[in-house]
This record gives sequence, C-alpha cells and structure tokens, in this order.
Amino acid sequence: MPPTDTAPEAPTPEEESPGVSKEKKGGREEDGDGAAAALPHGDAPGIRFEKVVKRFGSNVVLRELDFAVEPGERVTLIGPSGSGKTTILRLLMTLEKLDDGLIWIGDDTLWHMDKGGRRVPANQRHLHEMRKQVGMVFQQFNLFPNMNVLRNLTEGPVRVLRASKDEAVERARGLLDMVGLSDKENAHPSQLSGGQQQRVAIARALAMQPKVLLLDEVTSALDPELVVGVQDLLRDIARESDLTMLCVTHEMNFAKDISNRVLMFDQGQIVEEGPPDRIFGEPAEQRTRDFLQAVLAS
Ligand SMILES: Nc1ncnc2c1ncn2[C@@H]1O[C@H](COP(=O)(O)OP(=O)(O)OP(=O)(O)O)[C@@H](O)[C@H]1O
Repeated sequence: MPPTDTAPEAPTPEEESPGVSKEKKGGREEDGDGAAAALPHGDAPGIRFEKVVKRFGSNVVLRELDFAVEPGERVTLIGPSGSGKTTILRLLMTLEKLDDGLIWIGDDTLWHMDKGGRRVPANQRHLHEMRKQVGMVFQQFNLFPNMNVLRNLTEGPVRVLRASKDEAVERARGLLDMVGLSDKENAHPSQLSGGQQQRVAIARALAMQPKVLLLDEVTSALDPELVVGVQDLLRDIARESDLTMLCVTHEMNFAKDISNRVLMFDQGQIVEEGPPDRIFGEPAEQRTRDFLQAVLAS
C-alpha cells in the first residue's frame, strides 16, 4: 500500500543528507547510547539458499539456486530486469512460498524437513519467528499512510515484538534522530518528500530490530536529487552496524560502496560473484559484461 501522492516540501541539503552524525559516532564509540543504540550489533545470522526453485505458473524464476551470505556480510544482487532478484528477497520475507529447496537463516530453515527428508511447510508460528529476524526496505516505501511518522515506527514493535509503548517510542525517537527526521514525528507520510519517506521506511525497518536487512531498489522511485541522501544514510548504517545485508540495486556505484561481495544473477542462477572491484572492473562472464554495458548505457 504505497502512498501515491507525495507532496514534496523543498528539503534542505542537510535534511536530505543526514548520514549518521559524526558527533553521534563519537558518542557511540565511547558510551554506545543515542543513535548508536538504534543500530543492531552482534549475532546476525547468515543466509543460505539451497537448490531453491520458484515458479510462477510455467515461468521458472529460480532454478535450483544456491548461494550464501555470511553473518554480517553485505551482498548486492545485480542482474537484468525480471530475472528474479526481488523474488529472492520476497522469499526471505516469507511473502512468497518456494516450490523446492531450502532457505536457511542462521541454523534454522524457513521450511522443515520431515523424517523422510522431504520439505514440508513450517507452521505459522515458526515462520513468524523466523520472519522477525528479517527487515526489508521497499522501492515504494510502503509506509502506513494513515499513521504519523512516530506511529509508523512504533506500531510493529508494539504489536509484533510486544514492546512497551514507552520502549517503542524511545527507540523510534533514537532512529528518527539517526535518519535526521526528529522534527517530523507528527507528520503523515503524504507530508514528506520521497527521500524523507524512504528514510522513515529505513528507520521503520530498523525499529523491528532485524538481524538481516533486505534493500530492494530503495532509491529507484526517488527524484535524482534525493537519491544521494538515502544512499549516504544506508552506507553509514552498513558501516556502523553488524547487520547481514542483501541489497538489490541498479546503481552500480552504490553497490560498490555498500557491499563486500556482488552476485551477478540471471535466468534463475548466479552467473558469477566476487568483490565489487573485480565484478565491476574485470567481469569474467560475457553475460555480466553485457549487463554492465546495458546499465551504463541507460
Ligand atoms: N506474483 C507474481 N506472479 C506472477 N509472476 C511474477 C510474480 N512476481 C514476479 N513474477 C515474475 O517473476 C519474474 C521475476 O520477477 P522479479 O520481480 O523477482 O524480478 P527482478 O529481477 O527483481 O526485476 P526488476 O529488476 O525489474 O525489479 C518476472 O518474470 C516476473 O514477471
């Protein structure tokens, strides 16, 4: 339910490029409070796809896909439009069901194997518990349009994590401070620019205290001048937290900055993978070269 009509106020450069303030970083190292406390640290699980198959009717989107993201690693998925990158993230969010294979988050699977070694759907409670570890930021923000900014951040923690209202509000304010929107807590999404909405969406995802953060083309719905602020914020979050991150983006410079490793994905499988400098500088596979050329030309 993305808000459709955003009424951009003219944001100041500071508003759109808050990053994580230097002062806060200093405070974080010394005493670990303020915005520091807002970012998750430690015990992030890894992710593993094991022979994962996903079909939409006759369209086989994932073909026995195998890949892993190590705990605390930041991986970017690149690949042609329609190749299945968003589907990978949606499977991790349990927004889609897989057709075969296993998805692991840490030492636990989203689906169980029965005694005969067959994959069976987990019960709802298990899925719910697994799902709590994973947060996602969407291209279209997906904020609750009828709730103000503060409530967008507190609703999930109170209802799903059973946090007390005071605790949720304190955490939400820490996060709004971190994303540079403390003065907007009473605003509704439609009163914010796209960049501001996306920063609220990032704060909302973090309010759920995920250990794995999924980013799905988070700047592609933004006007060009608003992209940098959101990317800077995410770079800071990547640098300052121990989250395991899986990011889908068409912005190659952002992918270079944010990830330890890039996976080139096409036709349901990983074509090649490596550190960003290698994949963008010396891609080994023709399909990667073609894709990167097409992106540069667009
Ligand atoms: N709910 C659905 N029902 C039917 N087909 C779907 C559904 N969701 C995705 N698909 C199809 O699955 C394929 C992969 O889609 P997906 O959105 O994962 O690709 P993508 O790589 O993220 O693309 P883009 O870069 O354009 O966002 C596409 O062919 C798409 O049409």
